[in-house]
Amino acid sequence: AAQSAKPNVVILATGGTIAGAGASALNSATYAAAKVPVDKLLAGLPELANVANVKGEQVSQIASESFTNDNLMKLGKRVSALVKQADVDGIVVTHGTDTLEETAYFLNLVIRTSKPIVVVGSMRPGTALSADGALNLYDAVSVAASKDAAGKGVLVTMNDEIQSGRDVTKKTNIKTEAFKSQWGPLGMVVEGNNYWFRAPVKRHTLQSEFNIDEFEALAPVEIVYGYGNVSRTALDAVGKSGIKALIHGGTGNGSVADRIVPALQDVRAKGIQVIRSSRVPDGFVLRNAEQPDDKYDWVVAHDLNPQKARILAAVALTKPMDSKELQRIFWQY
Ligand SMILES: NC(=O)C[C@H](N)C(=O)O
Repeated sequence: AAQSAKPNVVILATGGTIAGAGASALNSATYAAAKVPVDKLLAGLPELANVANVKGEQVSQIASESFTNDNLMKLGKRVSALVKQADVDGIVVTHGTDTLEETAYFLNLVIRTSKPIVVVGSMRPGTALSADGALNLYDAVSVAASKDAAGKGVLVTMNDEIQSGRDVTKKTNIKTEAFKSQWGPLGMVVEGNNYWFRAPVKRHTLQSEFNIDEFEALAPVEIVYGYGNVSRTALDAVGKSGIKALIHGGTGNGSVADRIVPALQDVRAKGIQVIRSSRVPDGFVLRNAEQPDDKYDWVVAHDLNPQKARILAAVALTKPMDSKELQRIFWQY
């Protein structure tokens, strides 16, 4: 009876280092990701029963650098179906860290629920000394089981912190303090207790105009990078590939090299949306600063890095819209 009084949390496993295994305890960076099945992960962490009744489901078993739009759609459809069930109180997604921020933002945009959804990974495989996956997963389940987490959008628990899935990004590799947000964490988990300090203000989940139940495929979007001596070769190739939007990961304030400006104008002339982001990890891109966005009919990515801008454009452009409408969406989400 005591057990059934606990919240029910479903753990959807997708792979990554949190399901990784190395040859020895000293292999913290040399190992194979996506090896350990979810049942084995859960069996190794009996303490989860302290905070929730957990059930595991293997959705995929891949390293997250290989995630595709199809992987996102399959995962999102499953999350959407589960949150509609009365006997599910929260969802945890185990995921590789390399594209974790993209999946977390995607779910934040397309799942219409106030139930907690927490995406979690690890920097070291479970076989390594000082492995971080078990505690990160315990923290994730405790947040997914918590009423305080409801309505705060998709969350990420790494390194004792509760982060907004929209804001968080992988800022460093190797080290366990890999996930940061320029706007700060929302809270912390200590010994399974959640401590909250702030909440997101951008539109998400229940307040989102997007719903994964209403579309079957994401819009094709590619990213092209800015750097010294950049040529238009990559941009021209991508412009011919049938995309709906192009993200320009520009230098500085989203600046664009003089010889790239006409290439972006050619892309826009084909009806492809041009979205200016920046390769600088923090800060944000202002409209009509660096480039005359009104004149060129371009969009700015606000504070979204190129990979998050790709997710928002891929979701938004599942509906037909002009650049004004797309810009509104980039301000609001
Ligand atoms: N730490 C990790 O999870 C990295 C791994 N390459 C992945 O994203 O699947």
